Amino acid sequence: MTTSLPPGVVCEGEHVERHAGGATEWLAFDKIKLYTNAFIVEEGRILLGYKKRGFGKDLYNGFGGKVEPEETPLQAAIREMEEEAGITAPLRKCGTLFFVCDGLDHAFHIDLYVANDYTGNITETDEMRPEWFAISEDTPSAPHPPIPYKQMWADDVFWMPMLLANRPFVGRADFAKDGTMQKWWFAEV
Ligand SMILES: Nc1ncnc2c1[nH]c(=O)n2[C@H]1C[C@H](O)[C@@H](COP(=O)(O)OP(=O)(O)OP(=O)(O)O)O1
Repeated sequence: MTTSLPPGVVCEGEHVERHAGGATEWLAFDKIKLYTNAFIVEEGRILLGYKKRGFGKDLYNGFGGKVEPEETPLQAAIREMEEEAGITAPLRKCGTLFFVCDGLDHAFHIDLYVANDYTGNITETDEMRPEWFAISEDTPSAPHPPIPYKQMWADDVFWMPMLLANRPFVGRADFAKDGTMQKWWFAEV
């Protein structure tokens, strides 16, 4: 089903809604900051990082952060992967997400990237502890555990399957002050 895009979501192609729910109104925002989030997917497994400090502490996520003023989002994604996991990867864009958190002064526009290989040695940093997870519980890539959705942002379970299936996606999620996801919308492009 094609529906109108939530405020803040940018989508150049046709889109088909896959998941939507929650409160009736989207939260308002007046400032947007650009972020990246990047993943390595190879041989039935995905590399996630356990966030050791700061925003999203104790959650598993891709590697990423703010886009600096002099950078393109792709340059920022490559830099963040090097800084947070110690590796260089031929990243390609796979999706765009928009998040609003009640009480924060800005909304998050996040470009998502994926690569199927990398160079360098995966390294734990002060910020992130990289760990491999099996993509499918049916064909586990022993010795890796399944993707830990219960220890990830609540929105991830909606778009991660599209990332893993190589299907471009867009979406938005709004979070209450206590961190619960209060409204969401995700579509395949
Ligand atoms: N809701 C949700 N789901 C999935 N991923 C995310 C969110 N909210 C988010 O912020 N993120 C992602 C986007 C980024 O990849 C990280 C946040 O980056 P972080 O490194 O914590 O940000 P900063 O510390 O401000 O940036 P740098 O200093 O690293 O540039 O989580």
